[in-house]
Amino acid sequence: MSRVLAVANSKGGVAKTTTAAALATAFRARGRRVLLVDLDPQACLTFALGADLGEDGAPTVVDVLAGRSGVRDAVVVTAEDVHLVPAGIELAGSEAALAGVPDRETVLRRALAEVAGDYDDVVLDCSPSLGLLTVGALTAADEVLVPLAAEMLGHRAVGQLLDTVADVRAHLNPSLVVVGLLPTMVDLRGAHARAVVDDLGPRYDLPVLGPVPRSVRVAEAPARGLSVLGAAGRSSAAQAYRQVADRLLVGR
Ligand SMILES: Nc1ncnc2c1ncn2[C@@H]1O[C@H](COP(=O)(O)OP(=O)(O)OP(=O)(O)O)[C@@H](O)[C@H]1O
Repeated sequence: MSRVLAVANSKGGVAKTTTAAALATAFRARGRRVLLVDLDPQACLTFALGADLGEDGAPTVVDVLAGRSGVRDAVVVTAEDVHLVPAGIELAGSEAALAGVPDRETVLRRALAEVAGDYDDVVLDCSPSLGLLTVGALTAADEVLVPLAAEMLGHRAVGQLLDTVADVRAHLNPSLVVVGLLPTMVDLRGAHARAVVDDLGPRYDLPVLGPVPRSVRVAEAPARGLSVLGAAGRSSAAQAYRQVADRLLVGR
């Protein structure tokens, strides 16, 4: 059975995509069979890992959500040997299309159940919204990790996401666990950032992983079609992501 980890925050630009790609690659480097699913209509993860957007008619996550394709047929393999279900250009339309589908919240969960034996870890890169795609991801997930840009004080968005997690737990997925908050882009030299990070655990009563330091090397990775681990494996950010991945793998 695979463990499904959603990387979610309703705020944009908090490093969800960077985190999803880095953790998936770190899991793979530990010998695990890993599937990444791009659920963001902006398709940043798909572009960042160098995959085509189904231009040649290949199925994408849009087809999976519409029931036109199984996950296996939509998978492309990244340069770092992670399996990826790419986003499609019409993913924004999927949200509206799903609204009319019975059991719409469980479409993704059912699609992933078909490949549960193929993967040890499934990582879901969510869109910066609390719409059906994110609710579907939280319904399919065993665990949710919440990245937040510490210096941006994304507290309101975190509260909203935690409310949505509580709703999903109450109605759709009782065993969903918030595995932790992950401060990203932290300037470890700054006392303010350090104070914000230290305040997170007590404020939310949740584990705090990382933090992931701000590193100029992160921005270079997508242009090379690699995660930050592949593009700058010795950078401080890559090292932090490896530690977070190992912590998430404890006991598995
Ligand atoms: N540790 C880091 N150091 C420096 N820059 C970073 C770091 N992590 C992410 N970034 C940069 O921050 C920007 C946003 O990151 P990313 O695309 O991963 O966020 P996101 O939450 O997925 O955004 P969106 O919700 O808009 O898809 C990117 O330009 C990325 O290169």
